[in-house]
Amino acid sequence: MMKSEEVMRILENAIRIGKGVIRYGSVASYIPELAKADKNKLGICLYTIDGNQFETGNTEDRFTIQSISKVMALCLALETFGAEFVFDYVGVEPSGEAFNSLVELDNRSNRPFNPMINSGAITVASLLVNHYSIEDMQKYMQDVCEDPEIAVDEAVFQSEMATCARNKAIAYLLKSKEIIDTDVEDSVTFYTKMCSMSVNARDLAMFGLLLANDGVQLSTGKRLISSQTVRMVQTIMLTCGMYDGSGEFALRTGIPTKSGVGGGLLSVSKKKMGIGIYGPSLDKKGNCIAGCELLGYISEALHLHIFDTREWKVEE
Ligand SMILES: NC(=O)CC[C@H](N)C(=O)O
Repeated sequence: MMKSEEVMRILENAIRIGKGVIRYGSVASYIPELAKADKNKLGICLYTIDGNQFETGNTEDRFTIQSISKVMALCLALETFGAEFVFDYVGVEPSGEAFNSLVELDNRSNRPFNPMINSGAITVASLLVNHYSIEDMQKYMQDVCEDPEIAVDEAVFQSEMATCARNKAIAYLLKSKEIIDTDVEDSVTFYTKMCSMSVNARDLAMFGLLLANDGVQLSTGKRLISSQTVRMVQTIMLTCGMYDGSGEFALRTGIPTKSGVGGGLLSVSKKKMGIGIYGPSLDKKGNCIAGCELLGYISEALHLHIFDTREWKVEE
């Protein structure tokens, strides 16, 4: 058992540890609008399954969700089409390549390695775009994060559409390999709009809590996502969520996590908590440098590693 004061002390320590490495990272600049972020911002929210909420730092700052939206898109695709259909289009293997790599797609595979890299996420978007509008995707994201304010950040969307040649190259390669049969431009636009949705660390913690609670919303008791989808999505987050840093991150923290170049981190500790982090200073793999550091500390302090056998609960 741990007193709430102790949890807050651990979070304050975690922020101090994270701030210590911010200088070694840099904000994303390949999407010009993202380069405007303040690299020194850092905030963490921790929402536990027994209803406790802890937060410190820049937890209300809004930023674009970027690749964390790939988790929501995968949930919606699995719930809509089923795993057999979705995983016929995209694999579930870590690629060991950067998130926007074309190498494995062109040389080694007849389909994207996994739904967490751009090629896989654009493929998932090509499946969704035939069934849902971006407004449907926006509503889904609002529901799973319990935040009606979530909306497309037009400035980031326009900035990314003006610089998305690489994603269009990925999408046209997918089309040439007959992996996607939807209009390329529509698929890239849908994908870019879902990446441009604005969230905060609280939203990510709330979505993480939904996943930690097996897809059942704590506030209403309503099931939003099936257990099977929640299980598959957390597995893919653990093995692929941090791109070519996933193995090292899993070893160090053992927490299923998805990063985004806007600086967000979504983490899920099954039956314990959801964690949302904002820190736009990124490491070379495009993951929040401070968040990766502080999650290593929190994992040990709160026994969150998936293979940690020590119990942990907040003392009422
Ligand atoms: N890792 C990320 O968050 C990348 C997302 C970004 N929209 C891109 O396609 O490059």
